[in-house]
Amino acid sequence: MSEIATTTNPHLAAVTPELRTWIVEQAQAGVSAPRVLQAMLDAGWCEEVALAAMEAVLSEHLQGTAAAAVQPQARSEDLPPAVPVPDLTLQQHPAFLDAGDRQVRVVMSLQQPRVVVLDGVLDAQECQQLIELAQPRMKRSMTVDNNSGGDELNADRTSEGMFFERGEHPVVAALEARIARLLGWPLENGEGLQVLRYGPGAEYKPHYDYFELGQPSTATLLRRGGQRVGTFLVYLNTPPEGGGTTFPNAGLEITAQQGMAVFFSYDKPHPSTLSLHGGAPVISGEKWVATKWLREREFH
Ligand SMILES: O=C(O)CCC(=O)C(=O)O
Ligand SMILES: [Fe+2]
Repeated sequence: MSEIATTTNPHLAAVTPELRTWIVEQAQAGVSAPRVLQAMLDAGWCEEVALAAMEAVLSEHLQGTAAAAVQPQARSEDLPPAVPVPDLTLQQHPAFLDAGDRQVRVVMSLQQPRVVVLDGVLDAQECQQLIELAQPRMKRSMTVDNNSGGDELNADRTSEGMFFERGEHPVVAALEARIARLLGWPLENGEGLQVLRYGPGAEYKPHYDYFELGQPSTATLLRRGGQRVGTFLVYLNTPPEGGGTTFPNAGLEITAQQGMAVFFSYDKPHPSTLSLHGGAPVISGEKWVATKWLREREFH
């Protein structure tokens, strides 16, 4: 067996079950290896790693061992088309960005997946205010049920949450205006701000924020403003241990720190965006975070 087909190959640590499934599905749908490789290169994989991943996944699959890991999914030969996404103005590599009523510090920026970390998006007082406004309204978090489009309890998401209406309170409106300004994306395209609280042990297992195509609920969800194309998370406190935001396909973990924010975008509802992310378990203390999901069009 060639060396790259072994699971100890460090390149393969980055191959998640979703990517594995996708590679196998492309092969099953008759997509040629060069086209699969090109899609991975377009998604930002380096050629050597992409080739190693493809060869290992496909040889494992041919041996029959990957079959059980393949989830039934809509098969399509082509990726969904890329759409415009919000982004920050970082062409001049600025140290700070103008958020309208304050300057925020640019901490780091990654192209693929597109992830930008900012500091100073909210001050400590604003964070505290959001927590206090949200606290009495917290309920066990739900996720969207793919069949009905309604809410469902989800064991992968052990946080509590609530939603503000857009502009519901001056501190909510101030944050929404900063996000719209930073991202150059209409405020109206934002869903209502969500606040989440995670206690010790609580987490949000890795997931995608976009709506998966081909699910019964998707058409209903898309009618309210199109796809989700970006996520802007602001940490409202600093958990002493744990509670970072992880991007397993990028080997990246953002530490949760009060007032800092992580923005990420996904130009198509597809794992090749590498936008798989999760809220890591809180180890001690608690974690409070505010999430703004951004749609393609006005959210209503
Ligand atoms: O809590 C986190 O760090 C992640 C939250 C998240 O993924 C979401 O709200 O969609
Ligand atoms: Fe998420």
